[in-house]
Amino acid sequence: MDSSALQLDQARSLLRQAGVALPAAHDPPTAQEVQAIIDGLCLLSQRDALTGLPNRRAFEARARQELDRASRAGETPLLLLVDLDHFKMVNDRHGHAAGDAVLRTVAQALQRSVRPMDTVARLGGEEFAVLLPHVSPPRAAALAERVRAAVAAEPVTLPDGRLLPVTASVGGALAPPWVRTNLEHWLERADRQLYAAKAGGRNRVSLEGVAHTEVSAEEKNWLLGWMDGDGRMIADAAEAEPDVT
Ligand SMILES: Nc1nc2c(ncn2[C@@H]2O[C@H](COP(=O)(O)OP(=O)(O)OP(=O)(O)O)[C@@H](O)[C@H]2O)c(=O)[nH]1
Repeated sequence: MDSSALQLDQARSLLRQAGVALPAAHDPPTAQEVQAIIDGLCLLSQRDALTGLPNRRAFEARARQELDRASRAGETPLLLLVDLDHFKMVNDRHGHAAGDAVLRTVAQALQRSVRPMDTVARLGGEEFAVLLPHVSPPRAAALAERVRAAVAAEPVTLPDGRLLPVTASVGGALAPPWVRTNLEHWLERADRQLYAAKAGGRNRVSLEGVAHTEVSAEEKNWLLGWMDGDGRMIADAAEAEPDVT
């Protein structure tokens, strides 16, 4: 068997193990099967194997798109970093399988705590991210608190049947259109808040303060590119204005 056939077999078995349905195998493979294998591998490369959530790679791609979209639409997305508290102790006391069960339960609790349009991802280890595309800044603290509370409300059933309470610390930062940011900077800002939540005692939320939650219509036009440098309208703002709440 040549090495490409071997790799194809490995890809088939990887995908089958991951529960991805494939058409019947042929030798040589049909174009339809090759396409299904490529699609399946793309899917797997974006998914965290333990929790089934989007992994860091998928999250970063989504978050970059979201920053771009939100700044053009004049919307404010919220990024939350969620890090389990004292997770090393769970592994040390109850074993790695228990730790894995905790990560799976937390992943589900996080997903249930937000809307389907929001993204929950596992960035690695015991750290998750939640991306909420369109948030009214005054509501951000309540949303972050809901995410924190969802983790704390769900004790994990260990493989031996015992219940284990779990908490998480949450750090968050908004990306309003009037604050220029890129993903690296946004993650750094949220991470600083996560650090503050840990330092403040854990099982709590820390959100970066937003200097201005309101912009004037003139500033908004500027930011969305409807005025030129001399203050002349480039397009009809009234027609083009998105529905910003
Ligand atoms: N079971 C399991 N453990 C993991 C996995 N990934 C990372 N870990 C463990 O997560 C633990 C993280 O420990 P620390 O970084 O010290 O964090 P912590 O104990 O949660 O402490 P604080 O964050 O300060 O509250 C380590 O013990 C890692 O081995 C995984 O996929 N499964």
